[in-house]
Amino acid sequence: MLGRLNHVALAVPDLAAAVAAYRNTLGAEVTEPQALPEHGVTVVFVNVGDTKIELLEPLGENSPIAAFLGKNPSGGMHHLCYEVDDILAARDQLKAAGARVLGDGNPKTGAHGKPVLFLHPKDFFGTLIELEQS
Ligand SMILES: C[C@@H](C(=O)O)C(=O)SCCNC(=O)CCNC(=O)[C@H](O)C(C)(C)COP(=O)(O)OP(=O)(O)OC[C@H]1O[C@@H](n2cnc3c(N)ncnc32)[C@H](O)[C@@H]1OP(=O)(O)O
Ligand SMILES: [Co+2]
Repeated sequence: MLGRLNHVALAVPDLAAAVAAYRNTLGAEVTEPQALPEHGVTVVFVNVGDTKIELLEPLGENSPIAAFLGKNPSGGMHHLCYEVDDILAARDQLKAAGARVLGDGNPKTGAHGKPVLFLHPKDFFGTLIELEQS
């Protein structure tokens, strides 16, 4: 089911500071910030060759990363995103295996304009998993 690692996401308290650190201190290629109100985050991608780092800052009142940043005020690794060929088939297979699909179970359009879903971190050894249709 799992394809390549699309991105590793870091939740950060200050996106501008994180962009400066990646662009200037680490010398990475960084995209422009993209506000995604439906996801409650503003995102930037850092190009690191075979995969990407996604920097996430909370957006709006009910951001799903707010509680995480409350527990990790200086930021931290938030999720891994794997590509799948068929996200609905993957969802149904995972649900049948007992994994908890977050939200209403229907994919949303993610940062790359493709359908995404999230799986509960407690079902995967403390790691939140995002699936993105490739
Ligand atoms: C744009 C898109 C894209 O790339 O295309 C994105 O990535 S959007 C990225 C942002 N969107 C999302 O994350 C959507 C899916 N996420 C969610 O639905 C939520 O964040 C949950 C994962 C359900 C967590 O919700 P919330 O923080 O309100 O719950 P909570 O604080 O009660 O947490 C329940 C337990 O899970 C743990 N927990 C929470 N977030 C975690 C994370 N990221 N990694 C590992 N563990 C985590 C908490 O510490 C707690 O454990 P203890 O009970 O042991 O203390
Ligand atoms: Co993501």
